[in-house]
Amino acid sequence: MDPFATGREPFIQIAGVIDRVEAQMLGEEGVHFLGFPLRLAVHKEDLSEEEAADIIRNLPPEHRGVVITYLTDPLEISSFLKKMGTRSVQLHAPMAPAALRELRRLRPDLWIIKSLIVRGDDEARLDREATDLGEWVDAFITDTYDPATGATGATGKTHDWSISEALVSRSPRPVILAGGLNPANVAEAIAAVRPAGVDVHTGVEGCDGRKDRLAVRAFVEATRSAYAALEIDT
Ligand SMILES: O=C(O)c1ccccc1NCC(=O)[C@H](O)[C@H](O)COP(=O)(O)O
Repeated sequence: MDPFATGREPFIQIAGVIDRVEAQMLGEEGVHFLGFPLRLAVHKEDLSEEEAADIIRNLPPEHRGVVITYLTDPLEISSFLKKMGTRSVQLHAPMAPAALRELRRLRPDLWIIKSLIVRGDDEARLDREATDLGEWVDAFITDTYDPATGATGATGKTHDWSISEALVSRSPRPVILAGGLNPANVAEAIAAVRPAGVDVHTGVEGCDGRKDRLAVRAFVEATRSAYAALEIDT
């Protein structure tokens, strides 16, 4: 399945799934890519690996469980994905082209999203990363660096969208936009960046830290309308 094929639903990923009830609710609201951050650098996991594997194994066929991780060793990534019962991975740590090439050699069956972390003044570096890594991955995701915490994911902060927009126009692979998106700004972000898809974590959470159904619904509706408007525009 090509998640970016035209005529399909827009690509929407929601990260930080907490349990089976939340996974089911996200599916009911039209979110088919569910992100499970595990083996991380800065953050604490929302659930155990066993709980995540159990949810992923029981997802309906049209849904995809995406493991989001800071692992960088190809063998370790491969065996971790087998343990988790998925072939979809978002690699969030810096990685050398040789490591990604080796992962692809070991596991041609994987669907690999690679992060491109926007730090502010680094357009040339990001362009180079996209060029050097593009051969070995299926998509990129731009995300925000937070200098206050050192975090590069789930920051709830936007970055300079013109940097993501430039990557979208030059990248050899589809680029998903993440970082500080929410129901109120996602349409503006899509119009500005024209990404292949969008991703959100904290922007659809309620005060209790769980995904809020109404916020998820508003995010999905705003995303669908924004992509429909883009099609009329182009
Ligand atoms: O989602 C996490 O908990 C996470 C933790 C550490 C690294 C990456 C992580 N997620 C990656 C994502 O794809 C998030 O959805 C993305 O960073 C957006 O988060 P937010 O700014 O809160 O919408």
